[in-house]
Amino acid sequence: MEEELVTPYWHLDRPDGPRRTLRRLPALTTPVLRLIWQCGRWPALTILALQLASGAATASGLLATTAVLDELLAAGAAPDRLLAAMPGLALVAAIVALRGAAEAAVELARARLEPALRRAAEERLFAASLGVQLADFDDVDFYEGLHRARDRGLFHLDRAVGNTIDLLGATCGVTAAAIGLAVLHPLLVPLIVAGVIPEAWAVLKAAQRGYAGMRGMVTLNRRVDMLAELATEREPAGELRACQAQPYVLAEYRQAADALKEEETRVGLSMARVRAAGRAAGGLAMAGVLAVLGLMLHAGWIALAGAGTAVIAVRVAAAALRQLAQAANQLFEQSLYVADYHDFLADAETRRRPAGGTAAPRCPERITLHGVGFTYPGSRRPALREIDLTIHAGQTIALVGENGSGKTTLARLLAGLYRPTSGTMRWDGLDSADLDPDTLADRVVLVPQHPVRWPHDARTNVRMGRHDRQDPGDHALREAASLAAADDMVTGLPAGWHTLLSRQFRGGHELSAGQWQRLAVARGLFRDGPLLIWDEPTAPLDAKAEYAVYETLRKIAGERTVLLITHRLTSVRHADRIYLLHRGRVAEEGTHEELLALRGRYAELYALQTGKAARR
Ligand SMILES: Nc1ncnc2c1ncn2[C@@H]1O[C@H](COP(=O)(O)OP(=O)(O)OP(=O)(O)O)[C@@H](O)[C@H]1O
Repeated sequence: MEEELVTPYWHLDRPDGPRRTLRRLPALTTPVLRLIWQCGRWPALTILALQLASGAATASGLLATTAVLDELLAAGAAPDRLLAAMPGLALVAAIVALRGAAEAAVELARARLEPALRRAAEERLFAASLGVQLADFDDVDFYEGLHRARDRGLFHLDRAVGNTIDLLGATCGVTAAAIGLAVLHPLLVPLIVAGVIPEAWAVLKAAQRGYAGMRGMVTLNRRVDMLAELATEREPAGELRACQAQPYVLAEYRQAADALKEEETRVGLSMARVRAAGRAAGGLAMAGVLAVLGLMLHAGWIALAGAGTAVIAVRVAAAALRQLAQAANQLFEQSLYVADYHDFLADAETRRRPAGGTAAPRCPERITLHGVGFTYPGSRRPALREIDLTIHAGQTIALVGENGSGKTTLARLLAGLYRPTSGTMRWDGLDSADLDPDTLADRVVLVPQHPVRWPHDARTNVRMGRHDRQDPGDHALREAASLAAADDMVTGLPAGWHTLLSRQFRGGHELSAGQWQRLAVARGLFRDGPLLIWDEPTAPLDAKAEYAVYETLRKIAGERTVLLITHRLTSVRHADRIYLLHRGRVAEEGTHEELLALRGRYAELYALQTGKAARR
């Protein structure tokens, strides 16, 4: 099995040892408390006060019980003893009612605290995720940390808050019972603590094992999730069936799921064994406690009424201690997940997209790349090497080359989404590393190869290009749609611009790939900016729409700088300059005619596409 787990697709991560995790415990629980303090101070303080009141009620209830037992066990007729015990009984009843009211009030405060914390924690995670640079999403460690924080961290954070409250309540309960026991006889306190130690140890140990198992299974779980999506989502359903790949997907699932099942079983059994051992040892320890209590009574160290209350107090304390151990155990386990959440936030903070710097030129006259290289995080081979190029304002530049030659990477670099790992990019002589990333992004329009399909209406899908653009009467929106040949298509939708474009929701409508692409082009045109980067904008378009888009490109050329990536070489004949990339380097550059005259790769590709033999 071990071998299967270390396939290139997935592997088991080896987590920290238990000792290291134990040492981290105080540091792990602090973030939960800090979050509670930051996001729900008043409900938390209310809960604290109510738990203390409930604890005080428990302690006084125990002492009042002794008084009642004293009266009941005294000499005399039964009705007289009962009558004498009545005030004490009334007090016990009042205390029980008070405790019940305090516990109900805790529930109410809890109902306010938990959603507030959940919301605050979610927002922090999303803000952190949105705040990092694009390259971080290509970093496996970061991406995995993000998913661990999102899928497990948030979930357990929610539960950790509940357990912190339970822990507080149990601590108050234990303290109250301990006070009661200490009043009866001081020896009873260490006795009861010794009685619950074995079980507490076992639950803690089981939690450690559970967490260690979870850390190891993250990658495997994600693999199973991915396969679950393949098997159940609508998008891949067609191609899967057309390729008759269903058995393959199922076999892949079985491979990953079997490994996961074995690992889950191993971890589950290991946890169950520890818990069973703890429970057995706990039972024996509790029997010992009761035996010692009997001996104390026999030796006359405590009175009969005191012994009666002690039995109740031992039960109360044992229950509270068990709850405390349980809550502490769960909190311990959850704190480890919460630590993942906090580790992710701390990591994201160090990766934050840098803010500030010189404002990027409004309409850059010249963008130059000198010796630019780029390597994806974790990748050994650079995707781009030694790129030298200059783009002048108003030019139309084309990037062509085989699949994987680096065109999209270069486009993203020019758009400021990636930073060169070597060399420099300058905007009007200013090093792009010194430019304010927000202003740089503001000047760029990027129509990507695979545009986002926002599960929203058509209007929002276009407006998303520049969501804060003022556009009274939607004039700019409609013009962009018209230039992208999307207006007729949208007006033909069931609710026009307000049609919900997602079949995931009731009443939603699905578009074809080409229709989506038209919207993406409209989104880019609506965004508008001095530098337009089009990454294969017309690949899924029909001839009419493609013609419309290229007409638009021709119209705006001169006013805007256009960088066009395409495999269709006939579309780039009129470009001012064409760069042919090969294995991350500029292999050829020039105008269409110059490149044909070179009789190199470009000429060969052009001949292949047009059916004309290259003039050699
Ligand atoms: N996120 C990524 N992480 C690691 N490597 C990547 C990533 N994206 C692309 N690459 C690698 O970088 C190289 C250049 O990819 P790029 O997408 O820039 O090529 P392209 O010329 O745009 O290809 P295509 O014509 O297929 O769109 C390829 O070798 C690819 O495997």
